Amino acid sequence: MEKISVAVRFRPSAAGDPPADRHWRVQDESISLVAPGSGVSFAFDHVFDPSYNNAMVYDLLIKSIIQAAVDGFNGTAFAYGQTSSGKTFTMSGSEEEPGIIPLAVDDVFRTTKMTTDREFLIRVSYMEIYNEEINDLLTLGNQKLPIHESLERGFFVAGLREEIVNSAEQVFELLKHGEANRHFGETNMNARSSRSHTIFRMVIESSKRNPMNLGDVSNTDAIRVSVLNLVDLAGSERIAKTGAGGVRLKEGKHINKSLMILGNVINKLSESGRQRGHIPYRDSKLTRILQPALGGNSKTSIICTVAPEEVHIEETRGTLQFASRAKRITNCAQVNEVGSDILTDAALLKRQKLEIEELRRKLQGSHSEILEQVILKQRNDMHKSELERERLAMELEEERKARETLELRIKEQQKKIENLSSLSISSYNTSISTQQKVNSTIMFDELSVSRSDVFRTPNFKAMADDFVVKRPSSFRTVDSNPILENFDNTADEDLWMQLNKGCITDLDTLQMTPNMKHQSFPSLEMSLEPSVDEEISSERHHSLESDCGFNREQLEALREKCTIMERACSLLREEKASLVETLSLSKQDNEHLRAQKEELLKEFNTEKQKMKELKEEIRQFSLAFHQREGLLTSIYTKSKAMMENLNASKVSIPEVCDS
Ligand SMILES: Nc1ncnc2c1ncn2[C@@H]1O[C@H](COP(=O)(O)OP(=O)(O)OP(=O)(O)O)[C@@H](O)[C@H]1O
Repeated sequence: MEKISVAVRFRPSAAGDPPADRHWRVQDESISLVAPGSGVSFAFDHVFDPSYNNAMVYDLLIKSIIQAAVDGFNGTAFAYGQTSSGKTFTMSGSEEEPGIIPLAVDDVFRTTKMTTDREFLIRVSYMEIYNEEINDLLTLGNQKLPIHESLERGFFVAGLREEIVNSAEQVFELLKHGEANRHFGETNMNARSSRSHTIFRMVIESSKRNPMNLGDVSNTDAIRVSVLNLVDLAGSERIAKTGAGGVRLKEGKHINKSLMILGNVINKLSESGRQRGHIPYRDSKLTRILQPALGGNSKTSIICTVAPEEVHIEETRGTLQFASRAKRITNCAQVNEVGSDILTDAALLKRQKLEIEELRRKLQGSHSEILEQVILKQRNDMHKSELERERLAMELEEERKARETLELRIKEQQKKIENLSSLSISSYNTSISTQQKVNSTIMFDELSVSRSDVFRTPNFKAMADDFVVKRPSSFRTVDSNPILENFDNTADEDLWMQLNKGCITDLDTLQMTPNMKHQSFPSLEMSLEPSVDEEISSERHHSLESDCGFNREQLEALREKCTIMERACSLLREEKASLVETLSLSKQDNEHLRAQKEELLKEFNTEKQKMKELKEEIRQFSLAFHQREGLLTSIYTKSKAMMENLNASKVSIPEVCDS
């Protein structure tokens, strides 16, 4: 837990106005009103009089936050104060005196370069809240962006452009672009008054550098992600003083309202735990975005800018009150570490960065040949994947057909089992009723005849031969006819129906056993008939049951087979899905590479053209050089000749003299 650090900065007095110490007494880090009996005194972490420049303010108040942000802590610095008190001057500065934002950007890159044991990925975004709407300052037309909330990210601005940056210069370019899109306007108090709150954000991701494994994105080390917000608020203003009307008036109302909500949040947060109650973060977009900075997971510094002039005493007093309340707020900053497997976005960005670096390296190597090879390899891989997919699709189709056949067979087996069960019950009933009602036994001439021939019930007619139960051979010879004499040899179908309880026997296949010659032992017949019949029935039942068991086993085996096939099928389906995914990824990669290749080819052609031009220059130069050389040689030869002539004449003169 640590308190928000708060500083107050006096801007220089306007030309002709008395200096700040005329109205405000600054002693160490406290400020009090000079006016006697005012009793107003405020203490802060720092009070900067106009002798402090931006660099000093940065060093004393902000630098530690930037260092912490590089180490993985969230950080926020914002300037608060009435209009024209120097917020923009403090945050952005000027060409001659850079403000907190450019100083911080420089510092971030300097510090990350010095932190050699980690590798960094930095993204920046720049937005403004204008009339309570969020605009993306890095993308024209990207306006009225919504704020969403998620468990992992808290409040976030959806659709905001985030640019990956590698150098401070790159960020300055983006900032310049953003500044051009920002809303400024002229008021009576400031010729260039900010009409919106701006939030410049740097997201700093870092992971341990592994020199052995630089290109490995599957590195599972924790990734640190910190968010650094540098905020330049619009200034509170009194309409009477700013003389705002029309658009400026509307802007002023929005500015004042959102600053008032910020004040409410600060007030609530400055109260002790129990009295605090609900914190109205949701009441404005500004407080929603700044929520982590106010009482949350962030190291926060507030710089309150004040105007020293007497005419602004009330506003200054208000700002100092705001500042002293803010001083009471405690935050709970901690290093934000996440496993790289969880932080998919970050891992993705890291991979993209590595890919870009890899491409760059290749570009520095032998340009397009390597790229051609990469693209060729990608194409081959894609082709292979496609073939594999087709093969799998065919296999899947075969499996599906096999499965259908199996299911059909299982259904048939089930039907057979049902039929067998019903047959077993019906035959059992038949035997009982026959015994009770007719007291006679029907004997078949050919007991070895197949069951399908004998029991032609409506259910049984469709049964296949392999499920026909054979009658036991022990019943082959029966030499008595248990049917009553009056039954005669007539095959009456109605009577058979009665005897078989609806189980119609094909009468054509039946032959009556001839009547017994002796019919004078009814008591003996009575005692024998039921036992034979019973035996037949029980044997039949037994046999049916064993068949049924066999069928069940077969069915179980088929079911097992079917489950295995289903499992294989689902595995194949999964494999197919993953292949399709791989395919789409490699398609994307291919697209990406193609675009890179085109870009590289363009660069290559430009380089080629440049080389051509250089060659031409060299040729021209060497031509001129040769001409010059020829000229010089001829001059040299001529002068040499002249020198020789002169020497010769020198020699001849004394000779002449001598003579
Ligand atoms: N510390 C300072 N040193 C020199 N000049 C300053 C300083 N602070 C502010 N100024 C000047 O005062 C003027 C108003 O400052 P600035 O625009 O930064 O105010 P502001 O608080 O951002 O106003 P607004 O809320 O209207 O945007 C500018 O001309 C700026 O250069």
